[in-house]
Amino acid sequence: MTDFAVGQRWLSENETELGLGIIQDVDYRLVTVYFPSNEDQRTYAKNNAPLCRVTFEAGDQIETIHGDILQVDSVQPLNDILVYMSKQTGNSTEIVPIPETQLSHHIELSKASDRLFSGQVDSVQWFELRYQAMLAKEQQERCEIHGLQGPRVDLIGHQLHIAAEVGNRHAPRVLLADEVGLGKTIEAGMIIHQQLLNHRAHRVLIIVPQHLVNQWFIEMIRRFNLHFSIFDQERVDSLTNLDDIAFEGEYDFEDIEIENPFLSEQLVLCSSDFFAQCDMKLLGQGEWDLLVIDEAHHLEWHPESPGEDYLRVEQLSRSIPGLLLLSATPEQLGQESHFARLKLLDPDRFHNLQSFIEEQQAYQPIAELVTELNDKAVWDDSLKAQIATHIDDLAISEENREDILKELLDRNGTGRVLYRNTRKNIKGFPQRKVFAHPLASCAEYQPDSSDSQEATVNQLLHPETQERNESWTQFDPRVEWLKDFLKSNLNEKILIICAHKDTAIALDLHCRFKLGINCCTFHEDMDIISRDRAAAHFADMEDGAQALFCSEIGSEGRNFQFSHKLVLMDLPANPDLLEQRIGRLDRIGQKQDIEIHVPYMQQSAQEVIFNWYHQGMNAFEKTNAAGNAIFKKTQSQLFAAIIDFTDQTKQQALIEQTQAVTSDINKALESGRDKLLELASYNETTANQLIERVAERDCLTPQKFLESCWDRYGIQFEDHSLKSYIIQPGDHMFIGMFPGLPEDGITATYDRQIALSRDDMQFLSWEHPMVTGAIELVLSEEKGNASVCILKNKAIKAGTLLMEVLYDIECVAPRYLQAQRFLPYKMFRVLTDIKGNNLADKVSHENLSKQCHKIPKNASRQALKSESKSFRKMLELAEKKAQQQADKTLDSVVEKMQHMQAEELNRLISLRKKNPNIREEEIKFVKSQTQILEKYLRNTYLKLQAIRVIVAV
Ligand SMILES: Nc1ncnc2c1ncn2[C@@H]1O[C@H](COP(=O)(O)OP(=O)(O)OP(=O)(O)O)[C@@H](O)[C@H]1O
Repeated sequence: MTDFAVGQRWLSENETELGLGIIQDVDYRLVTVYFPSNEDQRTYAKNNAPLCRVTFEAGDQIETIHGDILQVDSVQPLNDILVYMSKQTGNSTEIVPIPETQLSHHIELSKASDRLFSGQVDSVQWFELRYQAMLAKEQQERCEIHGLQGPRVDLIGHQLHIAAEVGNRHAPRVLLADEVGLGKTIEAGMIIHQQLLNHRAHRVLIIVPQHLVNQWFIEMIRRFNLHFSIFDQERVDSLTNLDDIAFEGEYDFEDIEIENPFLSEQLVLCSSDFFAQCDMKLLGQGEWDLLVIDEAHHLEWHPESPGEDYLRVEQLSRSIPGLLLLSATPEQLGQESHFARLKLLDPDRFHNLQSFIEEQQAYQPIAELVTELNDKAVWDDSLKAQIATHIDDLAISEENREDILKELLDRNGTGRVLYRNTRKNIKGFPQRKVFAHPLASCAEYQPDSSDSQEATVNQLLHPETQERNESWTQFDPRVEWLKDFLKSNLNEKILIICAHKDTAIALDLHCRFKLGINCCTFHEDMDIISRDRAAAHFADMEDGAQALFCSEIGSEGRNFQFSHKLVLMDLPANPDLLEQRIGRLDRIGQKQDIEIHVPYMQQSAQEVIFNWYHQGMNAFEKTNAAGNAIFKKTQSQLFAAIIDFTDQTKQQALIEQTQAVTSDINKALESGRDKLLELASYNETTANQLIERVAERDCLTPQKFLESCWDRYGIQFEDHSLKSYIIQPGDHMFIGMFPGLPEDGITATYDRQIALSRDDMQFLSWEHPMVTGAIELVLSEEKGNASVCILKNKAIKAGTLLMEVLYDIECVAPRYLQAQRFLPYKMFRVLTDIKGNNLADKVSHENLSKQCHKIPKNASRQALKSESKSFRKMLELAEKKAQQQADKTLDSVVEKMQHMQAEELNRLISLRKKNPNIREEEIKFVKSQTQILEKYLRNTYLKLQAIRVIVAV
């Protein structure tokens, strides 16, 4: 039994937050302790009081009740209490006696060594959990595919390739331009997810068209566990309006500074409408790390008149390190706007419109060179000489193949900033089939003569817009055709797109009320809730609408791949818009071939444009990367043929010319720009390797780790169905909240395929917030950082002492440096004997643990007390070993950092030869950043995380 004496300092094992207690009273059965920091008193039975004695030794630091910090020189007993003969820290030699009663009442015994030597030890299970948490953190942060496993998505090669290329970059600035429906949102989500998990970004702002806000919001939660907050003017007002804030007493409102409302959340999603009129100063001060803009083709730019939206994005993106632009049709507004968006991303590389245009035309030789480099295992001298004309800062040899290819694509193409995958490169997409429905022409439509050619063309293509009311539905032959079509496809979901909202509304009303068809509309004047409701009604497979009438706006970004029948009531003049329309159905997840039905009136403008698309460029059945360029080259003939729609000769000439232009442009793209893009955007071998690696990690589920956490923290879990579980807070949980676990629990699975088919289940991967949160929880607590056990192994002499010590290093540096990209979390394990031999490599943690057994607390304290000197020495020796390992790691980390910074510097220097706008300061900045990074990396300290004392018996 322990001897208590009045005046001694003891700590409550279960309530360490009470601070250091003083024994007040001891009788033959009870002991009373007063805890001054809480002014609280506790009485315990003497024989099993959950108390542990706190003593210090020579060399330890102590704090007095007056806040003085001293170092213990020697310890002298005075009756039953201890007096610490101590000196002031620093160079002082004066020794002062500090009786233990004078020690500070607040004590922090969270350090593993403090807890160990004061006998605050935990069970081996807690130590084990701590080890597993450290191991998991290290494995994740050091895993090359960190951030790619967690998203609840199918493993699709081209998406993984882009996400892996971009997601790990420091301040990525790219344009994601995959063809419609290939998963740009998913790619952006994966990049954001990686950036957040790797601590490259903390604050993200996403701007999307109003009608996509909810879709993005849901997609980010459902697929990435990312909870964005939707900001609109109302929200900003409520956060800044003084009327909404309750004040007590008198205030001078002039003096009150309201915090920037955008700083109230880390992840913010807003609409482009809100962005167009919000306070740019506040938004710009939002300290964002990453800005994402969906449907970025709307950012218009001309040398003399840049668009308002473009200017706003330009202003905002100057102060944000990362920028992701998304657009399936980046050239929809022409080459100038396309160039301007590239300039937003990388002004050093894209600085002059004219030279960009010239470069675009000269991509063919580069594309040929890159293909040759790729294909040839050994490069001959002439090939090397060719490479050298483009690259002068890398050794031209096959060993540097990857770097050389990257640099060539970056400096001569758009390799680093633009990614575009097309259906041509990706297998497994369904076929598209067009069905023409020529109808009798309609005498009722009488086009007015318009002022401009464009207005006339519009009138002719959409004659119903000339009518004052909906009477056109009575005579337009397309409406009669639609009635028959819907009636003969009663069990199908049919998406119907037309250019104007009034057309969509009139058709919907007609079909609903006159024909009794279950249908709904979707257009730009509906509020977001009504739009979502309409989309959901259409998606409902049981009682939902058979048809959805969409205006053009409905054809951006929305997912309707559950339908495979598309009706185009009219056709847009721009091929990119046509592709956007078809892309609603032709998306990942489409299981059937797609039918595109086009009703049009014969001998009308509608017939001309149908033939232009179909015969001229085959735009219905194949996606056409050159659509915009073809439009530009044939626009005047097209408009003339539309206006003179009865002139067959003009039409024939238009088709022939369009075919010739299409073939020329496609050939040029195939061998030039598109070839370069293809090479930069997708590599089947690396994509397949990525798929394999993620799939491998999927097999190593966090189940064992999570279950031991749940056991330790009192969380209940039970089977739900095959490979799925119900997880709930338990009745005896001893923490307020478990990360990622709401009060009413969750249903979850470790299986990706089950998670993909069951939206109601969470996908528990190593990157799920419950798992990452549990790892942080375990590491943030002191539990498990000190432990004692016995070792049973016949080969080891009884009485042998071992100590397993776990350290980690993490670099603490200003956020903008992102030093963690060079030094992710690392654990160091030392297993030392009394002589300081490190046995860690010979005896793994797992093997050792199998032979370790628990020991009663009293016995462990006894062992700690009797061998205290040996253990202190062993800890010192262990630290030396760990420090040697840490120094080695830091050397290689600094070397890697210098290499990467040098690459960045070389790139800038090489670009400066072409771009005089690159300033000397930019170059100096990279150099000074390298020095600052080195300083912080070198100043990274080893941290003691856990100690296990092992006594052989
Ligand atoms: N890896 C994936 N796993 C599961 N579903 C996916 C995956 N990639 C894409 N999808 C689904 O395919 C559809 C199209 O994806 P997404 O919306 O990201 O395409 P997009 O290229 O952004 O389309 P748009 O050009 O229309 O904006 C969505 O329904 C999305 O959920």
